[in-house]
Amino acid sequence: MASPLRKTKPQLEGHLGSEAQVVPVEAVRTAPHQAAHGADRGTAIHVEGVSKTFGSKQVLHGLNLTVQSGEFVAIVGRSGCGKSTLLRLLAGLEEAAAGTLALDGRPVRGIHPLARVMFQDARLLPWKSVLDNVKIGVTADSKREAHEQALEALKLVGLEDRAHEWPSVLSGGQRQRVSLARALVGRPKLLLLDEPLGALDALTRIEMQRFIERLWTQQGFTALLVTHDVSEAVALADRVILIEEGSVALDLPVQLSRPREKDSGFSHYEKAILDRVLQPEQLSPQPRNKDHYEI
Ligand SMILES: Nc1ncnc2c1ncn2[C@@H]1O[C@H](COP(=O)(O)OP(=O)(O)OP(=O)(O)O)[C@@H](O)[C@H]1O
Repeated sequence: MASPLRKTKPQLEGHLGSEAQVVPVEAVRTAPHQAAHGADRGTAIHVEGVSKTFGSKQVLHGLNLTVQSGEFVAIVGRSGCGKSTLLRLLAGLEEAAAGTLALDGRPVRGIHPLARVMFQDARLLPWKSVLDNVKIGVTADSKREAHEQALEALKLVGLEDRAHEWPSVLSGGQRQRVSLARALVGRPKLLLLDEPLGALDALTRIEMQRFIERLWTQQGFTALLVTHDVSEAVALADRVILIEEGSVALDLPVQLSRPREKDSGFSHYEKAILDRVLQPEQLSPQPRNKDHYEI
């Protein structure tokens, strides 16, 4: 039997059955904030021909990626394939050996003012209050403005009543929400999320996924999420990118309405991605083509 990964879009829809939530790409990829601002708000991330080596090890090899403003894109791939390296290059924390990276049309050279990063560990300073930890993310000049921005961000994550407590008395999920508030302070245009929910228990993780999706819908930022969890990628992303051998091996639009239900349509995407990861030798990378489902 032919692999489902090779199916064209019409074939795939047939494969999913009538209850599958397959709807036109335009409808799915237009989140409420995108509709409000117009469907095409320009390019948020442009990566072209990027290579990165560590010593003799080549991690990224001529990688290309474009993300539109307001899109939610997930990066998946085997451990060590270079997901975090790509994120660190975009954040200006590493330098590429070749190629170009640009955020909002501006080349990445060092820490980029438009991008905020959230890591797997909350990285809160234990000697600072919750509010002061969030203030670290503030770029405002005046103390009053900094205070207001930090409080606003804490409100967004539902922790304004914990503002004057120490990070040590918070749960893991709450600490990650503080970290999210610090990333969101001042309403950044781009969030780079490096496995931010990886250390949370399963239930908190699902709550946080929904929470991040809600914030993304309300705030309209562009999100690039690195995750090991294929289910998380399908739950959150407009597109799932698979990195293999240093470049993009799969660029899969997720055509499911939001919020996503874990039904047969959802499972199909999970399986398709996993099959692709587990059997790469059977397939060659497919060019992006709107008429065909590229899995
Ligand atoms: N600063 C560094 N010095 C040397 N090697 C590095 C450095 N950073 C990353 N690497 C190597 O580059 C490769 C890719 O690392 P990276 O962290 O990007 O992978 P990843 O896909 O995010 O992995 P994981 O899913 O396990 O987090 C790995 O082999 C890693 O050991």
